Amino acid sequence: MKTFPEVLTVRPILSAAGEVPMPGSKSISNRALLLAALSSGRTELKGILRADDTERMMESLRKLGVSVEIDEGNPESVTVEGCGGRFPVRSAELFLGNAGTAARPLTAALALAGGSYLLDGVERMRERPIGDLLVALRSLGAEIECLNREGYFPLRIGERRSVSGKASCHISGEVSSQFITALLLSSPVYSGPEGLEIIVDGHLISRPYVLMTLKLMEQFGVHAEDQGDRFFVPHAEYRRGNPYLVEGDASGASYFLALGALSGPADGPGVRVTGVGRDSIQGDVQFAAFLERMGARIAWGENWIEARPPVSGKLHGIHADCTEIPDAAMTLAAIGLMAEGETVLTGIGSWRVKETDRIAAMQAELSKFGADVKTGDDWLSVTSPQKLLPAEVSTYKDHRMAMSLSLAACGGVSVRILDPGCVSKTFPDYFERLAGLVKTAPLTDKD
Ligand SMILES: O=C(O)C1=C[C@@H](OP(=O)(O)O)[C@@H](O)[C@H](O)C1
Ligand SMILES: C=C(OP(=O)(O)O)C(=O)O
Repeated sequence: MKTFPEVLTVRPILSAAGEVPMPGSKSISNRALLLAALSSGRTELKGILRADDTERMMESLRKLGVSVEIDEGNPESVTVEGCGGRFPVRSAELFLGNAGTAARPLTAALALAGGSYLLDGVERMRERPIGDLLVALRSLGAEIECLNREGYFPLRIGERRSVSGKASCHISGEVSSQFITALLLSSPVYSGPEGLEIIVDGHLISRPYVLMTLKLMEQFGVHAEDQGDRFFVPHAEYRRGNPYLVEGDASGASYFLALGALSGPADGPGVRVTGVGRDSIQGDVQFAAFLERMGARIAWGENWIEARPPVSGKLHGIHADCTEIPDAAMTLAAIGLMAEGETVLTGIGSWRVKETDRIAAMQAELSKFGADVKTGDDWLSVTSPQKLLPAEVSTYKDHRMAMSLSLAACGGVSVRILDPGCVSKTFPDYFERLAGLVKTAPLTDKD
């Protein structure tokens, strides 16, 4: 396991340039792992992210009796023996850490498969709501008991009752799109012969993640019909003939694109991220378009994205509806420290129930740099100060707090990051990749 210091200082960044490959997408990796497990036959997965969130999924699948073999010479290559939805182990205790993309989809799969399972996670996972998903699963006959508090982890799953003639369910789309993803992924395998209609109540947040789910299902041989506020999933078998290649992580790419847009030289080559590009199935590639609205110069290729600063040298604040890019939106908040004027993010209510209350955490930490930060239930505004102050920042066990706040070093200040190891959730070697692209201010007597 990789070790981290208690505090990591990112020195003032003077310039940034170069090309950086992205590790596999967390969202695609965990979907592909589960789909491979639910498939009939063997699937080879390539480019799988190796980080805490995907370890939790692989470890859980193994405890369920699924063979998940890592190629020792190439740890991003993983071969999974599918069980067609019939997990060999019918009684197990799973620890899901704080991985939403493992916890929610596995809850649905196991509740619909039925058995005797106990699911738990870290303390924060016990505070992240899952009630809407449980209501939908129970309506389909699942037996789920919440051991501490209704609607939250830890859960005990029992045998599923058969509910005759039940081919539809309702689910709220307002708290997390992962609930809908969870139902979609399991539906082909566990529905009755007539399939399942999933009706979304209320506004569906983070929709691109649901579209990503539909794409992956398709890539594993099952077509579900998308009618906007409802989905029709046939009863069908997942099967993947050829190896599946996971794209680079678009949310992780947002930090490096921001780096390219915030750090000169203006006539330099900028920063290019590879492994993810124009043809991506990840909604977070849209971050590049937001960056462009802030004045950055962006170029796209099939498998890469590049960012350079504006000709004027300085980005400007924008009003951004972030309902579709909740994760990359945190990068926009950090950019707000250095963009001229005010940066306003709306549609970020879901930040309150992620790794930490990200609205409160961002307000506290961005303020340390001297910015004026205002917040409401589902929005945040940052007005950049005349001159940034150096700061020591807390990270709240939230990988995105660490990664996005490291960018403040582009504003000519040192950033002391507490518990930098929290990046292990999705991007263990983030700081090494950052260091490989930047020139920083030399140490002085004051350091
Ligand atoms: O389905 C996914 O892979 C994800 C969906 C999003 O969550 P919400 O739907 O809860 O916003 C996102 O924040 C998370 O990091 C990954
Ligand atoms: C919200 C996130 O993670 P999770 O998949 O645990 O919801 C995230 O990665 O920003």
